[in-house]
Amino acid sequence: MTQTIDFLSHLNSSQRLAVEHFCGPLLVVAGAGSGKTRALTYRIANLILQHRVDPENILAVTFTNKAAREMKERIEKLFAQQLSVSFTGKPWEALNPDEQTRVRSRIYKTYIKPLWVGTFHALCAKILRFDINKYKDEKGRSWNQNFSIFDESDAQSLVKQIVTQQLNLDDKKFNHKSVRYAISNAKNQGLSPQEFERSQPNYRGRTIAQVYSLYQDKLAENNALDFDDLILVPVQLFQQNEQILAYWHRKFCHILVDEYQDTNRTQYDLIRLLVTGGVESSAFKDWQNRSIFVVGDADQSIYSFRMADFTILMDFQGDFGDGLPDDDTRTMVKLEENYRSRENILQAANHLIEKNTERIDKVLKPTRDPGSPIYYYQAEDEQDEAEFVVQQIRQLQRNTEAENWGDFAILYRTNAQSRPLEEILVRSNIPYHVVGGLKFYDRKEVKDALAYLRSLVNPADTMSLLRTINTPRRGIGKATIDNLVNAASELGVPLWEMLADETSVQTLAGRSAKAVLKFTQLMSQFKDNWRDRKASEIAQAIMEESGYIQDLKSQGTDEAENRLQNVFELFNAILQFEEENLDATLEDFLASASLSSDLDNLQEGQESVSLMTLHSAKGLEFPVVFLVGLEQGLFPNFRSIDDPASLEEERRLCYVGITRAQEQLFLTHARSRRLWATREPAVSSQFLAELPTDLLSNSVPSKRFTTVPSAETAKAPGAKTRKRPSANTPQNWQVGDRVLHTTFGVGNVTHIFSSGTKMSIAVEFSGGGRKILDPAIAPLQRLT
Ligand SMILES: Nc1ncnc2c1ncn2[C@@H]1O[C@H](COP(=O)(O)OP(=O)(O)OP(=O)(O)O)[C@@H](O)[C@H]1O
Ligand SMILES: [Mg+2]
Repeated sequence: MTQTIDFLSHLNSSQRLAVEHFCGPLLVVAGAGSGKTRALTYRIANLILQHRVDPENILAVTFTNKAAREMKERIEKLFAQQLSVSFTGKPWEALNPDEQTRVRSRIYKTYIKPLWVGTFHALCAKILRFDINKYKDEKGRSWNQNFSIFDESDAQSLVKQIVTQQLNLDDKKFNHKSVRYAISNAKNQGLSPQEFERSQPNYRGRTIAQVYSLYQDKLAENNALDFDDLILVPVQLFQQNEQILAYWHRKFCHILVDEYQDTNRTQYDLIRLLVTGGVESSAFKDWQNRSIFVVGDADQSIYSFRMADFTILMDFQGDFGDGLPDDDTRTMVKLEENYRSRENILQAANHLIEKNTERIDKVLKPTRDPGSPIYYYQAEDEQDEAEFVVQQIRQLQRNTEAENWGDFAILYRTNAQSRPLEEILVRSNIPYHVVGGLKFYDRKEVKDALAYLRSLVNPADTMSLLRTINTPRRGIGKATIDNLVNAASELGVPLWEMLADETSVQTLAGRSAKAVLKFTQLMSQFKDNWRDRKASEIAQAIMEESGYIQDLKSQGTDEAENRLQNVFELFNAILQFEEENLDATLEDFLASASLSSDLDNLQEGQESVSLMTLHSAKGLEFPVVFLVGLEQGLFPNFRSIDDPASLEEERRLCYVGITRAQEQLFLTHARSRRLWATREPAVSSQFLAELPTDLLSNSVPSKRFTTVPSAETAKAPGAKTRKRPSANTPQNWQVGDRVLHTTFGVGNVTHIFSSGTKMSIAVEFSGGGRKILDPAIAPLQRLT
């Protein structure tokens, strides 16, 4: 029995074609903002509701974790609208909040939780949690299910350790970042250390091969994988073991991939193996109840430096299209209307991308009115540029009813450009967040806390154990640690085994033996029962009992307070993870933390200006976009200026940036810029000159202030204040204040954290749980 699916009316006819297509391969190619991601999301919903596909059999690959979350939320909403009547007899809008919650939780359990939606990395990590024990690498080594994921900074510090300590090389000549990059490239080409060495003609190459080999040894010893392995290992496992491949091939009958133009060879191999079950793809014909659906735009391919290859997109029909009638329309759908941007913005984007030679021309028609011109501003320097941007934001936010801080995005070419912008945003008391900048999970204290948790879960993770053994200082000196490490490596056992053996510790640790044993005892207690406790509880307990929190509290500096706040924010993150993923274990949280890229996704209700690089902005949209630093040498990047292929990639990046804007776009550049520690005169970007002048205007929509207004002067008389800046000062809050939060209920303020103009409070809620909140943003009311 089929039912009428109301939500299909939210789609145009080409999108409907893509969504309703059931089995076989289908490629959707279309320009920015044409509803590719929407089609992919609706297709998942349609597979389940119309074709009765079990959500367990659907695998959808997104580009970021955030996109995965949004996709699930969207599907949940569609289902709520669609299923409310059959669940309760009433339409969704007629339900009271309690009934709505019940419907949502039923939908979540039945349809959303069993779906596999995530990034390549997250999905592969999940597959490996089931099957990694059946994998063997080329040296016959194996891993177990509790493996740790070493993120990029872990991987780099491991390389650094090998270069400087194990091989005693000069780390200026063998810079850990570039060595790690070379290793990563070798891995992504499927080269083992031995194969890589054979391809290296000189000393440098052979030395890198040696580092690579030692690096792999270390990963194996620690029962750990790096980001490259997360994808490579499942591919190799599937190639090694037919039965395992057959299992996953049978499971994932319907596979969907967003942003397919940025897929690399290994990721492609993974998809191909899952789709065909190992049969040569051109010979694969068994499409009954099976589909592969990919969406992409070659004009937005911007990750070639990570080996992404848009010819994979171009080859899709050839790869999967055989065995079907020779008819393009059966395997490809084009979307030609842009729903996102004002016509002026879209015309500018279309005009720019036509300058690329290496592309297939396509149609992208506006559906919206022209809107305002694109504003262009030439600043004196980066300071002036930042002031201009912030002043425009303030002006627009004040004058337009609909503008929230979250409606603004500032996009730049390199992370370093965020600093002057951040300074002025802070001064102006405007809430903002940096996406993918200094990553939350890269901060020292957060890494320390995670290392404690990882050493519990994965006893072989010596790297994590070494991080925690004398953090906070507990009198275990370097010589003692070296003794223990050397003995462990002589015996070929993980460090933990040495520590867990009292006699060995007595022997090796000398005067520090007592301290070591105390540490071991602490860890053993947790190791005995972590599986029976909630992840959030273990995290808080171990950070308390290890003395870590006390140590930070006793330091009394602003920095220590900041660190403390981050540790509490991590607890919040775990709590939130548990709320979002019922039955989540500590292992699940650790996997998600290793794969997560920024704190901002974790904070609730954060309405703030987004700052990010152009690369991070892919797939997103904002009412108002500022594209800053349009200068020759910066954007396009200096390395690309003389290389036509790279220059085209920079132009695609600019196309991505422009097409993020819905209502208004601002383009800025500075006449001089201090970027790499020296001030240089700057020339405006060739991309600016490539835009049609009739779409540009340099008379900005608001009058210019000469200086950036301070928090006080900015509150001009009569201006609407949507925020409560006055609540955001330490004086207004006291420990002991009682508060009411719209989600968490009543609580007491237990800490006040302030640094510069930023402040936050820790609240212990009566219903259980502590949260760190920003009182200027959180939906919070003071009761006393
Ligand atoms: N048929 C439609 N009618 C109205 N709005 C639509 C339609 N399809 C998509 N949209 C809206 O247009 C905007 C862009 O859609 P979407 O993000 O899916 O585009 P995209 O092709 O994935 O863009 P990008 O290439 O940047 O990833 C979204 O706000 C979406 O909700
Ligand atoms: Mg998209």
